[in-house]
Amino acid sequence: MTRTPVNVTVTGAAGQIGYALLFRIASGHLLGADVPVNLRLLEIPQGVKAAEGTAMELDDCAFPLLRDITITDDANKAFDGANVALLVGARPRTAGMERGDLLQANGGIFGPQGKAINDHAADDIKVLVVGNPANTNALIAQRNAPDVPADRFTAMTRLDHNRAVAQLAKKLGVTVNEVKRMTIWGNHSATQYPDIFHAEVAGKNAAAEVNDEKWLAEEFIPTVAKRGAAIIDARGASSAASAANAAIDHVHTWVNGTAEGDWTSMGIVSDGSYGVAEGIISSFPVTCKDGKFEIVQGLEINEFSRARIDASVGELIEERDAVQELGLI
Ligand SMILES: NC(=O)C1=CN([C@@H]2O[C@H](COP(=O)(O)OP(=O)(O)OC[C@H]3O[C@@H](n4cnc5c(N)ncnc54)[C@H](O)[C@@H]3O)[C@@H](O)[C@H]2O)C=CC1
Ligand SMILES: O=C([O-])CC(=O)C(=O)O
Repeated sequence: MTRTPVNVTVTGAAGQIGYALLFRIASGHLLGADVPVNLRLLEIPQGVKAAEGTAMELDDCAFPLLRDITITDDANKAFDGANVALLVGARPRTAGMERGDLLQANGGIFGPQGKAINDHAADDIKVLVVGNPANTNALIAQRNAPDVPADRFTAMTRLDHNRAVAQLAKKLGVTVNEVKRMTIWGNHSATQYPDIFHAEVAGKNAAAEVNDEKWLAEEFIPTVAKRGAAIIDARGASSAASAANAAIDHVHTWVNGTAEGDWTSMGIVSDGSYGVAEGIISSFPVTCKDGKFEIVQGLEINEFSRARIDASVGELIEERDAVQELGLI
């Protein structure tokens, strides 16, 4: 194995998603079974000791691909030479807390981290923001990194995508690998729109196979969109293993590509496609190839979908305006 190790920075490394994520990165699930990694763990000072404990466990796994672990509370050091950055550390939503309340609490974290990425990351940096509100946190980071191409900043809607695939497969009594071309539009929030009108199940149109608009509007969409809150209610803590799994999927697909004939969902800087306001970070259907993504073009958007996409995009515009007023972008 002669490859140069890839530097992977993880913020919030001592948190619950961090604990579910780091072992999978170190064992090769993020980038591939032949890609060695250096881990750079960023925590707040109070989190450093717990991160050190996790690092001890990582050592104890004797992962052949794990070359080096750095633990720090200094963002400039954590992002120095970073090729992949997973921005997980944030203030998680707790029961009853609205997403809007999180903007102020998280805004101060993602500006300085964006600047540290701008000043210190490697030229090929790829950033995934997981910490909520993920789309707007990603926007804050991206706007604070003017020297980094905007398309290197993404927000995670892959968990929503995977949830939608699983719910649709259950409804139709098929396995998840028979579901293709699922799309999540908009914000990683309760307004997100999981769209099955272009999805395929065993090669057939999913919406036609379901043929039940009441189920779509009253069960499928709310179940997917409010799954995060349902998990918090049931577990007393937010999704961790499934969120870590989605982060792995997101980066793996970005780096290694989507399968022929399929696509995935990623929160990316809008170029105005599908009438989504330019510049906000919104989820789109994308294909990935050679480490780059492209929005799937030419999909017909029916009235049902249009109203829901517009509602979620409207929320993202409000969030953008709010962080603009706070001087965060
Ligand atoms: N986009 C998505 O689909 C999902 C997003 N999330 C979000 O992911 C985030 C993390 O969730 P958990 O790991 O469960 O939370 P957690 O509270 O267990 O861990 C967060 C960690 O981040 C650290 N942290 C806080 N500020 C930091 C900073 N400035 N720099 C570095 N580290 C910092 C904390 O010390 C803590 O260890 C939350 O915002 C949560 O809402 C969770 C599930 C899905
Ligand atoms: O709201 C949260 O903290 C958890 C979350 O994003 C999700 O599970 O989708």
